[in-house]
Amino acid sequence: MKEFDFGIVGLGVMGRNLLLNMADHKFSVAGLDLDPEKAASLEKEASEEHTIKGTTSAEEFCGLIRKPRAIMLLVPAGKPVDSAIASLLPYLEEGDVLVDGGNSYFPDTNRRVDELAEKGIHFFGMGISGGEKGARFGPSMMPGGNAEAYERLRPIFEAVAAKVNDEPCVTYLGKGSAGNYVKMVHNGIEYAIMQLIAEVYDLLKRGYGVEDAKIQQLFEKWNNSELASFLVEITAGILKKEDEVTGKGILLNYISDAAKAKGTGKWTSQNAMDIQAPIPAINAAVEMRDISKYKEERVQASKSLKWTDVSETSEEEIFAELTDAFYFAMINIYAQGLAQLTIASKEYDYGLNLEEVAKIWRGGCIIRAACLEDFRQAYSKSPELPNLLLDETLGKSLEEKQAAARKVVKTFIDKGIPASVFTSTVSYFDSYRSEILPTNLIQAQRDFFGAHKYERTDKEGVFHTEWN
Ligand SMILES: NC(=O)C1=CN([C@@H]2O[C@H](COP(=O)(O)OP(=O)(O)OC[C@H]3O[C@@H](n4cnc5c(N)ncnc54)[C@H](OP(=O)(O)O)[C@@H]3O)[C@@H](O)[C@H]2O)C=CC1
Ligand SMILES: O=C(CO)[C@H](O)[C@H](O)COP(=O)(O)O
Repeated sequence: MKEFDFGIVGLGVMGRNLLLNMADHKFSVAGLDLDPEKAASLEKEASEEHTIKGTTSAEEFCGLIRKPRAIMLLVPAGKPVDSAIASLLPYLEEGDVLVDGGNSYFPDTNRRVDELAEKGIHFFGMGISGGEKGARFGPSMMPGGNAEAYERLRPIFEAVAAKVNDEPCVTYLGKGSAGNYVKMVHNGIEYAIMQLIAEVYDLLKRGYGVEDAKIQQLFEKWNNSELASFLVEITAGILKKEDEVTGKGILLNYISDAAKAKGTGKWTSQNAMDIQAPIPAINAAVEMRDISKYKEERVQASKSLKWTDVSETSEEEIFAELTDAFYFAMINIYAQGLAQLTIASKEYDYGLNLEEVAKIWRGGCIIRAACLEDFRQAYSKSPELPNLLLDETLGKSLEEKQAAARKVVKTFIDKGIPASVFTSTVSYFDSYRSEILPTNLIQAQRDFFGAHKYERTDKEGVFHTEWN
């Protein structure tokens, strides 16, 4: 009987496409799904060069794969991951490797690593980014787990990953849940950049009444500049997709404004609070999705809470400023997410190499962008860089472009167009570059009402004052 190189559990959007990607690269792959239709249709999709087999039996599936087995789970995060593991366990053996390729919550990964280690099974948490197309033709992959066991996965992962300058967008990131953590923060950055783009669209469309085609052209132009990125590129594509139902105008104008979320953005914010990593732009993006859900209240408030436009900035002026302002905000968002990774790496002892993270985010993933190469170079020069804002080259660019960002933020406010992410990037920049913050007053207030004590700037020790 044929022994298969690899196994994938969950033949949905990601699993099916990654399996076909592996088969394209001459690996033989077995697939397991609870749905007989998905298991059967997999083989129908295979080309003559593919060696693949689908099944609904965990026993048959585990029997097909060469020992020690390498198996990836691509099922929804949470309980489905635990039940998929439970269904395989009776047929797994010491030395087998299980990789969770989904967006699992990182503490769940730590628990699974420990539980499976007791049985001699290596468990990996590996974030995968790139969506359906990425999985099929080259994703960015973020594996964390046992370094030695990774060597067995490396050839197959490097073969199927996206390539930038012939370098694969996958690398071993660290032990335990390091891979899931990096993917979680990737998604936090993804939320913030998406919201930033949405704010630009809102300012132009609602604030200035710019027609869709002209906004589309702006994003298309940006995608051929230093702002080139997957999210800008797809926005230009979305803005020209005609509505087939009505045949009138673009589809975007018919899509509801209550946005959904699966949890990774929220987890990024929740954990940032736990480890005291300031990421205001990501927090703002998570909250904007929350505010979007309160449609009825927003409709009611729009009728009672009025504002008259006091903006003096013309459409021409704002178009001229937006490119620099967007660059400024975008760099501040990446800086926050990457700084969170630096803090988390110490907190959880992941041993992350930020240059490698920037490198594998250059291609395949949703937040791929031209600026990732600049970040890679910044970390290559200074591996211990605590924040990208301290890199000389990036710092200089931000210094030059801040005037545009300030002007654009003022215009948002004057026009009454919400810009939680845009404004928070300017405040973050200003907080980070402030030698002195007003938090001495917070210290005094805490001591006043709670005798919490404070430190002085002119001598060592802790002090308390009777303020009354
Ligand atoms: N879609 C995307 O763009 C991306 C998704 N991800 C992550 O990848 C993971 C998978 O997502 P996606 O492929 O979209 O999900 P889908 O829902 O498309 O596919 C999941 C598949 O897993 C099957 N399944 C569930 N439980 C089991 C089980 N115990 N044994 C065998 N098969 C099982 C499901 O079968 P059934 O439907 O019959 O229940 C389904 O076919 C998620 O964690 C997601 O967050 C990551 C990056 C991008
Ligand atoms: O991981 C992804 C992209 O990188 C998935 O598409 C994820 O579902 C996106 O998050 P959300 O559904 O919360 O918008």
